[in-house]
Amino acid sequence: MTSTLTAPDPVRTAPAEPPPVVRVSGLRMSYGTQQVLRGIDFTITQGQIVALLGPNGAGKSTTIEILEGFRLRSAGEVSVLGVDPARGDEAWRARLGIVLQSWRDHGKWRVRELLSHFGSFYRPYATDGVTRPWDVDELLAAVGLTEQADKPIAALSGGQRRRLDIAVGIVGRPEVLFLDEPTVGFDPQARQEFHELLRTLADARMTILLTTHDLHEAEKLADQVLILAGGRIAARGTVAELAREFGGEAEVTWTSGGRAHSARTADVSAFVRQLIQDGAEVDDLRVHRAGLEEIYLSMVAGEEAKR
Ligand SMILES: Nc1ncnc2c1ncn2[C@@H]1O[C@H](COP(=O)(O)OP(=O)(O)OP(=O)(O)O)[C@@H](O)[C@H]1O
Repeated sequence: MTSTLTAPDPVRTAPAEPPPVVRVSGLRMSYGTQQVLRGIDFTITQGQIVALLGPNGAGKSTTIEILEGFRLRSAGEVSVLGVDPARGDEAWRARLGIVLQSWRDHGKWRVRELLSHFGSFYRPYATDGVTRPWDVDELLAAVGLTEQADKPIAALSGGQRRRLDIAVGIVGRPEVLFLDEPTVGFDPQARQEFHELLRTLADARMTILLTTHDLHEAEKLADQVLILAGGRIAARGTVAELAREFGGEAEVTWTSGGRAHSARTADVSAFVRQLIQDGAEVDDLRVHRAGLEEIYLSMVAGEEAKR
């Protein structure tokens, strides 16, 4: 009997890498004679949370505004969801979420009314795969504003207002969400809840780019950190990668036979393996690597010294 099975076509069956959601290549931006971005490159894949860090005036907001299509770049290639933001239409814009500053002008609107109102703009952009807008009650629950649903916006606390800003940003169920310094003014609990919300959204495949000055936030949240300094991406990677690349040697401390020891090493695993193999009775072993804050401060100081 001849088999009807044929060898799989390697081209058709190879799992396709999804294209990046954001792709930036050679991006330059000048305001008059001031060059703010001097050629930056990065990509963001679906479901990633990326934190853009950098000192005041580094060009973080400029970069985000170019990606949102609000600002025209001077040069370079940019694509968001496969579209050049300079040519994005309404259907493209409906797939983006943007978290702006508070809706202070709408103080008399009630929370539910405001979300229903903004949500209605997204109805024409629903697809078979994406229900738009987000159901208001579900959205209120997701951002923790169920109890405030019928309150006027003017009666919300600062933290509740910020959650509403986020709800407005995601009411259209965006595929990519941009947030410019989203947690300014949050208390620790609001910040913690906000981080959990962003994680939930990213787990549901939403792609998130945020700017922040809060290094702990970036360390906790970001799958990828981009440090913008001197008009360039001075460093990029996961926090662990940055620590390995720029953090220098790790310090290992331990106690053995009641005595404290410490050593510096570039390869912690090999060091600890050797220590155990040498028969040391090791207690209270700790490894300290430079955290993002130390790396960031030394990167930025280095970039500024070059200018
Ligand atoms: N519309 C504009 N016209 C002229 N210069 C501008 C304009 N917008 C921003 N700049 C300048 O470009 C530089 C980068 O600004 P941008 O707001 O992008 O930085 P940032 O990294 O977001 O800063 P911050 O952390 O202070 O928010 C700054 O020197 C700023 O003064």
